[in-house]
Amino acid sequence: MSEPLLQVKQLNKAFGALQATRDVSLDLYPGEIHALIGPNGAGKSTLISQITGNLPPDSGEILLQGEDITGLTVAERAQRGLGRSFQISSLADELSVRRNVMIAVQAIQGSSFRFWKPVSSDASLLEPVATILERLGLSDRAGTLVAELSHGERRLVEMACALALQPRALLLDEPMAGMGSEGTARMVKLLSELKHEVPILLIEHDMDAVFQLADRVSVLVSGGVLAQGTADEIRNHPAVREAYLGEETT
Ligand SMILES: Nc1ncnc2c1ncn2[C@@H]1O[C@H](COP(=O)(O)OP(=O)(O)OP(=O)(O)O)[C@@H](O)[C@H]1O
Repeated sequence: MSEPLLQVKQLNKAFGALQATRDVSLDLYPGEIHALIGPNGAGKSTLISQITGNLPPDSGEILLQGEDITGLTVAERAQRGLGRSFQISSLADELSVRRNVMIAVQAIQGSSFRFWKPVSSDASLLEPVATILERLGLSDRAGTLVAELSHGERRLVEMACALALQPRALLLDEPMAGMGSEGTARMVKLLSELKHEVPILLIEHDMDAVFQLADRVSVLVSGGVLAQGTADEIRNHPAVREAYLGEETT
């Protein structure tokens, strides 16, 4: 097997007496979707926040392409290729879809000396932006203001902005939330194609989507990893069915 792109090693985080992350280890390999599931309050968001750099762990390590990034800031991790879906609030409502993605592409081009130049006039941005928009099926919405988009389309624009930064690994926090069945199906198709370019650590409550998409699954319960394995192994894991899927085991 190839080297993991992202490695989380024995991470711990406590909030006072509450152990929100308990000795968590997981790997993300090229070409895979690794889903992180668990009941409400299991510690999924706390774990992701430590991986993105928003929250410092008490102990443990996070490695990106073998490099220890545990002490790096959010921006430094992003520069090294750790991508995440943008929150809706980070999109500029009053700008078009194209402009929003342009701003993200410009960020990765890192040309700070061009800060004075209106982003819309920069021809070198047009081609990469058009490619990303086409990829996400957003070409015909390029000129539409973000404020006028449906919820599902906004999620796709967030994804476009994340991809514009050319991530090596992608963290997605509930990309199907509020998408409806058509939007979910579209996102499932997109992610199943995308994983071949950039592996994805996926937090998702939609279990149908998880089991359609995930190559491997980690189940978090009370901050710790209850089980880790292929989608089939997790689906049939007695402790998972009992503790998480809420089924009686026979
Ligand atoms: N900043 C904080 N201070 C204190 N406790 C916190 C903080 N953030 C999270 N917690 C607690 O840590 C535990 C894990 O929360 P977390 O949000 O990571 O779970 P989750 O699995 O993402 O839940 P959900 O599926 O509901 O989003 C919860 O008991 C939560 O109340």
